Amino acid sequence: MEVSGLTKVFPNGTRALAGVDLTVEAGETVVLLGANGAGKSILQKSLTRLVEPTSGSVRVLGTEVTTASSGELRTLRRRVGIVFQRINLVRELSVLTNVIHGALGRAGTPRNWMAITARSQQRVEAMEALERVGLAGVADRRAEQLSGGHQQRVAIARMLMQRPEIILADEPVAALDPRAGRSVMDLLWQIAADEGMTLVCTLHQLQLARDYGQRVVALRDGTVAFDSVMSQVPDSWLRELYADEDDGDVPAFVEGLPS
Ligand SMILES: Nc1ncnc2c1ncn2[C@@H]1O[C@H](COP(=O)(O)OP(=O)(O)OP(=O)(O)O)[C@@H](O)[C@H]1O
Repeated sequence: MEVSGLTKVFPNGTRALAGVDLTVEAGETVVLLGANGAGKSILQKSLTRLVEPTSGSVRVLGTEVTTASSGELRTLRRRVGIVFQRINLVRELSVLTNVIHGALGRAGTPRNWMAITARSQQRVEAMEALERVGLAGVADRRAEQLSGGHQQRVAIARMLMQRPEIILADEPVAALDPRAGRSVMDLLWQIAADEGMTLVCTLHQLQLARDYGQRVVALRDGTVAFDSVMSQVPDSWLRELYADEDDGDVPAFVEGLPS
């Protein structure tokens, strides 16, 4: 991924990105840090043009995203798996059916969707994806019956059905308790390592960033504040990243920063 001079100004005048330059090599794992409103989500969304950049260029998997046609964008989006904080499974459907839905992007037109969900090959693939996330045993349960951590694992299995080459995770563990969060992080990192996938993951928990973030990219006010190996980032940089401009206080949600 190559991002160069990327800016995003919303019609109301908010400058969400103010000239971001960032290169992520294939197979690299990157943790994105930054306070609320720093531009992390908008940057991630710009990578597949879910947000229309104001200026600058974005190149992902060989596609010039900023000038891509709608067909090129569709193809690119199929190659990029996204994991959200909000786990949007279809609650009343089975775990297996939810996972099979991950293949719909490969089906083309909605007319082919029924065929996709009925095809036994997709069911086998979905069971394999569920095995991958350790949940083959609950394939027949309704999604709503699972815990939040397990629902996020199902969402990851669904994303795997896309056969992505890049994973973008936007605070994937923010809604989970610490143990479930860690196990989802382990899973994401393991999948990325096994498949040689590129992984860009937004986090607010600094301890997780320390444990998983070989490379961390920090955003402040829509620009890259630092891009470094986490073990070499001094606490003072982190405090500066999150501190309130007026009183210097670091908000309570920033866990893992010594006072
Ligand atoms: N549709 C929109 N219209 C106007 N401003 C927006 C819009 N979407 C986002 N913004 C603003 O853009 C800035 C960057 O938002 P973004 O969601 O990328 O922040 P973030 O770093 O992901 O924050 P958080 O940690 O809270 O998720 C914020 O000031 C936000 O209010």
